[in-house]
Amino acid sequence: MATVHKINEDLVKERQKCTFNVQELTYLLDGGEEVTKERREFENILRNVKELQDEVPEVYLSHKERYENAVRKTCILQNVRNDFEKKREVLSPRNIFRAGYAVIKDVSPFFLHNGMFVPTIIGQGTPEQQAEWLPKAKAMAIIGTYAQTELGHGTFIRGLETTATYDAKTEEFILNSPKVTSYKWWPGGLGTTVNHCITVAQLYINGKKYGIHPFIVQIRDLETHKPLPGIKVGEIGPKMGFATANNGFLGFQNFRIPRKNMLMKNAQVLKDGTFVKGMNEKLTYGTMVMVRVNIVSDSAFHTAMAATIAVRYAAVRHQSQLKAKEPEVQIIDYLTQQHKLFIAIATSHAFSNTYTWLYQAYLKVVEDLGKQKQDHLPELHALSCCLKATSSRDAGVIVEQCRLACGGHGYMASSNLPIIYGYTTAAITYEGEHTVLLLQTARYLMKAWMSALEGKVLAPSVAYLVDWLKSDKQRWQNTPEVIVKGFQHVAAGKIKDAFDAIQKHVKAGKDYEDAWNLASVQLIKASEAHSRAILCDGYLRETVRTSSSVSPSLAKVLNHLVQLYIVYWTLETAGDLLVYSNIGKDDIAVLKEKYEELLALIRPNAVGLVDAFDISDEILQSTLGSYDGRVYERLMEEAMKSPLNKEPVNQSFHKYLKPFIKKAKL
Ligand SMILES: CCCCCCCCCCCCCCCC(=O)SCCNC(=O)CCNC(=O)[C@H](O)C(C)(C)COP(=O)(O)OP(=O)(O)OC[C@H]1O[C@@H](n2cnc3c(N)ncnc32)[C@H](O)[C@@H]1OP(=O)(O)O
Ligand SMILES: Cc1cc2nc3c(=O)[nH]c(=O)nc-3n(C[C@H](O)[C@H](O)[C@H](O)COP(=O)(O)OP(=O)(O)OC[C@H]3O[C@@H](n4cnc5c(N)ncnc54)[C@H](O)[C@@H]3O)c2cc1C
Repeated sequence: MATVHKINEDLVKERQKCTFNVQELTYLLDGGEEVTKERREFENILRNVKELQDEVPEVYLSHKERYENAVRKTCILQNVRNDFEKKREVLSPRNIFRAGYAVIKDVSPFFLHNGMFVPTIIGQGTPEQQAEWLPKAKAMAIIGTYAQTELGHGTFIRGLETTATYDAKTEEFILNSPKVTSYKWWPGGLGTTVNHCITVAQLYINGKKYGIHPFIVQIRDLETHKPLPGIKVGEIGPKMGFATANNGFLGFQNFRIPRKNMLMKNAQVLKDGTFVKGMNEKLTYGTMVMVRVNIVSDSAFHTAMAATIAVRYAAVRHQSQLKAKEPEVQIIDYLTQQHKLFIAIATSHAFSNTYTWLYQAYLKVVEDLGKQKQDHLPELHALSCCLKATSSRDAGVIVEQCRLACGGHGYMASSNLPIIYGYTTAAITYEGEHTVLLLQTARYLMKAWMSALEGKVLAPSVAYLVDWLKSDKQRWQNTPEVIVKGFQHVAAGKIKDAFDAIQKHVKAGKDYEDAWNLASVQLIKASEAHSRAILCDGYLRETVRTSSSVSPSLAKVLNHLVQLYIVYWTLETAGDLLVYSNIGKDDIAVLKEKYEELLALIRPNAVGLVDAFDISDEILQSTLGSYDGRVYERLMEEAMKSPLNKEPVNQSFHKYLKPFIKKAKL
């Protein structure tokens, strides 16, 4: 039986101070009591699977051993999940995603199978194609990934070089990688795990190019797992993080696949080679839109993990005296520490709330597309791009801030903050590089601005541009609602400035594309400001909506958090607000005080708030952040697992150090 340890006394006191019901907030964050129960039940089953416990911490394993261990555990996880789902409901993707951390510690080699391979078959396959591949993919009789990026191109996917040439005689496509830059590079699980992949390639029929399309391709023998003839596949090697994700490369040499393997929900190639255009060629990019929406949820979770570790640690850790002769204080009582950490809690809530409405907007667009309606697609694309970009970047900054807030111990691998950072920072690049996605949104914003000038009705997320054009700037008040309007004024002002800058360059004789490039720093700033306005507006509206259905004590805390988020960003962007809104220097002085008041109000609830994220110790994997707060004991226990501590004298002493020291003797 596992030993039950006493909970750290500081944490006990912190939990006693909490003014709201932690369980109620957990249910709210999970989306209902049933979801929490399902999650806990599944996590509990995993906790008791002996084979999932690592004897040696993964960090001490070699690259190869680490991968093999990850595959072993992922297979066990999948079997446990299958058994669970046989008896009960299918687990929600968020709950599976969370539980995965308790097992893999880093990124699963199956990540892309569930994250993009299966969703692409659903989103891009015809009903017949789904009937053929979905059951096998869902049961994991075939394992796949999403192979789009190449050595030469990740962002500019119209420039991909892998070719799929249709041969009408045999009704096959012939896949080729003409140059080294055409090799697929990065797909998760591609290295040595998957036997199938979605390959995105340039379609050629009778020498004519028809743009990029997705193809389902078997790359390895299902029995021997050997690469099929014409396939060159392997792993790309160690990275900054993603140690067990098994990212790979892939090249094709005259590799033939049947015609039915082109996913044809949107565009089709008929037997005789006739190309049938889809409703909108950008629907081929559909899986990316879905994943960008999901990354907002991932960002919320990574921020919650880092906040949990750093807040609990800050409650346990004592360092320095505030006043002479008094005991050393808990570091959480330093206001600067609260400034670093409470925004992490509020940010996680902001992203969770944003994900809730963004996911609904995504589902609505998918439903509309089923009815051949695509009116809301451009707005969804613009929103998913800027919110993916901003949430992943903010999460990266916050995770690093939480690491720094843990001082030296935050640098220990056993704090788990380095792995969380490796994951979070990758999301800033994958699924659309940060700047590139902001520029996609800017493209939409420029069009929206032109429509606003023409007096047209705008989509809800940009309707503030019309209000801004119509009205004088509102009289400033330090209320959340007026501040949100202020963020919209900043966004509108920056959108106008970027638009005017492009026009100025065009008038000076530049091509529109060059003018765009010359204005692009302003364009990304406009996109960031738009994102911030959307985040603050959405978070405030969702909080007002949920506050009426929760207990008054919880509503009060949620209100503190949303205010903190809004005031924090007001102070961070005060310069912009002074330029573009009616805020005055005196208002900013008042808000500085308000911010300090909010930190004080949140202080007694800090530990309760991170407890409410309900991230188990198995998922958190952190010596600094465990529920019981046994920080020092755990640090020492983990250190003792170092292979270097297994023998009193390491052989390198006899081999190198001893002769070296002898030689050095005077
Ligand atoms: C619930 C929790 C579960 C958790 C569970 C998590 C699991 C989560 C696992 C995933 C783990 C991932 C791991 C990394 C996996 C990779 O990284 S996969 C590879 C991802 N790659 C990328 O994202 C590539 C980024 N590049 C692009 O998307 C495109 O090249 C760009 C940048 C959008 C440009 O495309 P383009 O064809 O050159 O288009 P462009 O000329 O710029 O624009 C033409 C028009 O198309 C529109 N357009 C462009 N894209 C779109 C679109 N997607 N839709 C609609 N319209 C579009 C433009 O707005 C524009 O409209 P107009 O202004 O003309 O009206
Ligand atoms: C951990 C990880 C996992 C991944 N998993 C997968 C996967 O499973 N499947 C897959 O297909 N891919 C995957 N990728 C690839 C990923 O999608 C690409 O790396 C990403 O889309 C960025 O493309 P790139 O690498 O070509 O960057 P580049 O486009 O070369 O970016 C380099 C720089 O150029 C700038 N730049 C590029 N174009 C423009 C522009 N138009 N305007 C202004 N600036 C520009 C960028 O801002 C950036 O600063 C993964 C990547 C990582 C890091």
